[in-house]
Amino acid sequence: MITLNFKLPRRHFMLQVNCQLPSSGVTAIFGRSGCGKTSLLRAIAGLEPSCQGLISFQQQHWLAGKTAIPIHQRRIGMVFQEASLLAHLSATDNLLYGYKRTPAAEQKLQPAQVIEMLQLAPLLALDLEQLSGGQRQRIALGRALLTSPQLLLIDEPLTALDAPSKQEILPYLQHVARQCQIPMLLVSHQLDDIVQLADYIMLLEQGEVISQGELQQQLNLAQFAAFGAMSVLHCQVMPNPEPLHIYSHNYAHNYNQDADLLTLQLGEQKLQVAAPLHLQNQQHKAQLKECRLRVQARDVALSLAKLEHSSVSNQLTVIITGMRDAEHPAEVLVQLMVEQQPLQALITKQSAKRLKLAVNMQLYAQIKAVAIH
Ligand SMILES: Nc1ncnc2c1ncn2[C@@H]1O[C@H](COP(=O)(O)OP(=O)(O)OP(=O)(O)O)[C@@H](O)[C@H]1O
Repeated sequence: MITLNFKLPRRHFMLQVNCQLPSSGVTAIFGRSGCGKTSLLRAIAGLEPSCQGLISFQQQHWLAGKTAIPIHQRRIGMVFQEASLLAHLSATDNLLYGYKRTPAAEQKLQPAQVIEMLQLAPLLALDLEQLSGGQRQRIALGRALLTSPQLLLIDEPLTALDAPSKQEILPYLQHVARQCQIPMLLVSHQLDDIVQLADYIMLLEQGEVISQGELQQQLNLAQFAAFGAMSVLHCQVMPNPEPLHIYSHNYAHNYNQDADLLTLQLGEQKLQVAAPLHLQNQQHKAQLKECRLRVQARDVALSLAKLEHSSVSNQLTVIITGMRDAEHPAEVLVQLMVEQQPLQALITKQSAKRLKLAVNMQLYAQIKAVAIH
């Protein structure tokens, strides 16, 4: 557990945190600009001398009253918005900066492992000026990992980057989250980053924690209403089946779906979805064993019978577990269960009545579009 019970004065408010966070997996800290997210991470890192109270990590007191243990003894890895590589050092020296200063007994991760995991080898031959924003972030992430930290603090590593650079760093953060077993606190404004990476979400407003909990539960809160009702499905990635034969009226050909489609297993059922662009990198594709699908409730349609002549290829057998009022009075949010995972469909009340929908009914959900993570 990470126990936080401290106060930190800010210019317009007091950052006042009293909560416990899991000391495993990825916890996302979400909130409006200026609500205190960076200050929270800085306090945990020991960078805010005016912070008072208690900060403890798995029984170690990092801050107790005014007594604070020094930053290096907290063994924290940090990646902040702008990758702050040291300009007078080469890419390799930047990468190894923390590693060389970590006592041998604590060096759990070795350079070769990190270079392989983050695909850093081609970058280490370049001058710092030749590196893109995403590549600098990758080196900063590698540098943080090579201190073998007990906690990683990541402050919006993606917002400062343009879209292609984001694709460069995001899959690596996913590998780190899955492979390294280092707990991570991640500050982000981006819903997709959160859905991709987080297991747990903490919501901050004007310096106060207003809610915390598991990803799906938090996504149902009013603070996320602007993004629309959604569900997150956890799937296994399957090897692609034989090439698909596509027929049009005057030709037939094999479509090489390997590059473009992902086949996913959801319990006993299968889905096929368009592969995200970063999976054109074969190493990422090979490493991807599981993924998360963000499914907007408005992209789920329901039918009593399986649709035969439809462009929608993803039809899942589901069971209705409940109905909830939607924001619009003419609509209803149908709560479904698919292979023991919750899924929501947003349909009109008129359709619900016409189909005589009721709890425990089995039917088919057509998923029209998904965001993949
Ligand atoms: N050293 C400081 N002393 C006093 N107030 C500060 C200090 N640093 C930041 N602040 C103020 O504290 C508030 C919270 O800032 P912080 O950077 O923690 O927010 P944030 O949620 O991370 O914002 P953003 O999402 O825009 O990065 C802001 O009003 C900021 O001006």
